[in-house]
Amino acid sequence: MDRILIEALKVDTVIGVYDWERTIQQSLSLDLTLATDIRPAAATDDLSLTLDYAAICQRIQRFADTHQFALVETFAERLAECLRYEFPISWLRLRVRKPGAVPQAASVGLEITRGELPTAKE
Ligand SMILES: Nc1nc2c(c(=O)[nH]1)N=C([C@H](O)[C@@H](O)CO)CN2
Repeated sequence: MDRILIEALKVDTVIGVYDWERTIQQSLSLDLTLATDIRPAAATDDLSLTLDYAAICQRIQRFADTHQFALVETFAERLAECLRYEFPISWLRLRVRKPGAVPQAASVGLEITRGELPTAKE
């Protein structure tokens, strides 16, 4: 199965468990891998037959603008649900990093996978 990639997408949002974090915006860095069959779009050169990564990035920033979670876990789970509901994504892997949250670490975060990976047919 083919995969559309979005790497190191920076989004600003209100996120964190501490009181001081509820009053500021912080950046998250997202990596997404989205399973899809690119062949219909490649055969026709038609954007409507594939996942539009620009539209997905816009939707992610709008999601970040309109939600305020405590945990990166909640952000990731709810974003994955949102994207799978609004786009034809059968399987995705989402990494969410919160740079600067732990000064001794370059970043901390998590990775989730959701959905069924379609079986390859050549
Ligand atoms: N597993 C998690 N651990 C922590 C989180 C989180 O979202 N998931 N969040 C925090 C704080 O908000 C932290 O980022 C502030 O520096 C602590 N641990």
